[in-house]
Amino acid sequence: MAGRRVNVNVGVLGHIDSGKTALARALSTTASTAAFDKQPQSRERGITLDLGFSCFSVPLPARLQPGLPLRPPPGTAPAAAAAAAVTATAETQTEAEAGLLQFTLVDCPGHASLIRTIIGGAQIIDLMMLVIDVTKGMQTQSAECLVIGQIACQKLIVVLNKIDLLAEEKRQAAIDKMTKKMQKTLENTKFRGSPIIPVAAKPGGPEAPETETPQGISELIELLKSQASIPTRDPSGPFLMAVDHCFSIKGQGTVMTGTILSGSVSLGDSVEIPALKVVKKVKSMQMFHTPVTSAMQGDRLGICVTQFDPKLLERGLVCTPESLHTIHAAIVSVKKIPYFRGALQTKAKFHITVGHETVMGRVMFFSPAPDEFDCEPLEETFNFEKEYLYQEQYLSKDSSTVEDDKKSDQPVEKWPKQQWALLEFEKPVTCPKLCLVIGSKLDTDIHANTCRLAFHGMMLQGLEDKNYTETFLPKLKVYKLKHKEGHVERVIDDYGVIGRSLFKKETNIQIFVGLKVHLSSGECGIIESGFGQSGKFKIRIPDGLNPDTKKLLTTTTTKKRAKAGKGDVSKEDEVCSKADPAQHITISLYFKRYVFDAQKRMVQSP
Ligand SMILES: Nc1nc2c(ncn2[C@@H]2O[C@H](COP(=O)(O)OP(=O)(O)OP(=O)(O)O)[C@@H](O)[C@H]2O)c(=O)[nH]1
Ligand SMILES: [Mg+2]
Repeated sequence: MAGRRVNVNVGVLGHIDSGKTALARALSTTASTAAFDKQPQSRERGITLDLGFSCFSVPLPARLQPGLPLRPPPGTAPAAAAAAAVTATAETQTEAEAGLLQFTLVDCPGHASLIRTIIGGAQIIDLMMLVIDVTKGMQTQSAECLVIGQIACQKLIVVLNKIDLLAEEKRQAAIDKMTKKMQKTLENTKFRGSPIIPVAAKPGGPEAPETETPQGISELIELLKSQASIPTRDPSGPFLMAVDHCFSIKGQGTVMTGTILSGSVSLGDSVEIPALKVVKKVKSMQMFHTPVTSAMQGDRLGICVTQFDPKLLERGLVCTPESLHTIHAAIVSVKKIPYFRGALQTKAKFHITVGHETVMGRVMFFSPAPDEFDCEPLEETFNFEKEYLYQEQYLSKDSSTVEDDKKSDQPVEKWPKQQWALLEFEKPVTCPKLCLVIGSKLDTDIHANTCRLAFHGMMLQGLEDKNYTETFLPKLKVYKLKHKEGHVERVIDDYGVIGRSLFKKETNIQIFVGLKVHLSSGECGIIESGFGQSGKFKIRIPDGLNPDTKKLLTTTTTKKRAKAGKGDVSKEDEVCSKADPAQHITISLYFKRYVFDAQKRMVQSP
């Protein structure tokens, strides 16, 4: 096991100026090329503009070493067995043999305008440190980071920074108070019960001498050690790396540094830069200044290639040739982010982060057909065989207004277990087949103090064909349920009535001929033809009218005729349009219309 190195990626996220970079600096011993606001613009503005990477290592804790019994052998008391195992390791292994636990810190920017970078950073981490300025508590971007963490990350540590700013005599009380507050905030998240730790990453602030020792850092390292688990890494599948920096080294070539998102890579492999459609051979590789011959998922890596201008690529993806697809639209599963205020409307535009790219896109939400609301969600596939119901907006408890409830006979109480969206991008985007999708309203005023992240989900199907509206969308069986209502005007005979108010005068009734309708008096009918010029129509009742219906209709019609004068059709119309409670036999027409059916057919269930 000598030299074994386990890498854990730790994100440092939080509101602007909470002290993320100071914390990463305090934690790190080995800084990689891009750490600590090395960009000149970053230095000038005093804010982090890009992801910063640095790392530090500790001896691999015994509990993470392979070979130790995870469960005590039968018949041994658990505590004794664990203690025996730990002692055995300590006695028989030197530090080098035990291996190293390397923490790669991903220092994210805090500025609201850089949220795309933050989302990208969050997708490569195993554990998130949420840095909170203890004197300020949760701020807008701390909340957004918490949302992103819940979507992209499994574990959290809350770091209360700048405790040196608290008056000494009240310090502990203030820390306790903020700890309680944070516990309460986490209560409603998947990070309930996560550890909260106080530190001062840069006591005294920017003017303080570098010699000022940070506080609470060794406790934080112990906490990180105890929270770290060996991430499950999978070397199989296509290689994909998120590149965050690209630069040239004289006499060597061009180096792209980044984090491997999936698969593995070896010296001599061909890799593609899909944004530029170029393929290059891997000439050499390094992990934190150490040459390596292969690397896999989760590793931080620098790849050196030749004859490639670093100016062409600043951030982006490198992958196994042809393993990514460039898509114009996508079908994704969606979940609304509860903190997002307002409804998610179909046809609205959102900033859509697909994997590591963000583009503008228009959405259309749809749900299962009502009788399938209870179906268990399909996590990674989309079933094209099924029919889906178009939604004007994402269905959620907070989107049903009182008005909606009034409109329907019963208040809606059922919610589908899964909903989807069709996303249509303003420009094509290159991404892995199954990747995270986040929809946000980044044009919201950053001072508005609201969560800009609106929904998240998984990409289930990318549409590569530019002409997808013609070639692909007709396969997507999303329908709108249409409902039209009219009234029976009069009886023709035992098997027929004339209806009105279902169509407009200019409607081509011919296309509705043959559709089923229901009368509120219980009969079923079929639209047979138009009648006259004012949008009226004939309905055939195959089973005949009920005697009661006929009686009711005959009496009201006779009354009206008497009033209106014989044969005066226009006057009769006038009278009929006035409400007559006796004549309120309504005609209901229900049909489905598939959103992507070019012929706009009307379909009724058998
Ligand atoms: N007093 C005090 N000041 C601190 C502490 N940590 C950081 N600061 C100061 O807070 C300011 C912001 O620190 P940074 O580390 O740049 O904050 P950041 O969160 O990385 O900022 P962005 O990346 O721009 O979002 C700097 O002036 C730091 O010197 C601390 O523990 N105590
Ligand atoms: Mg910073």
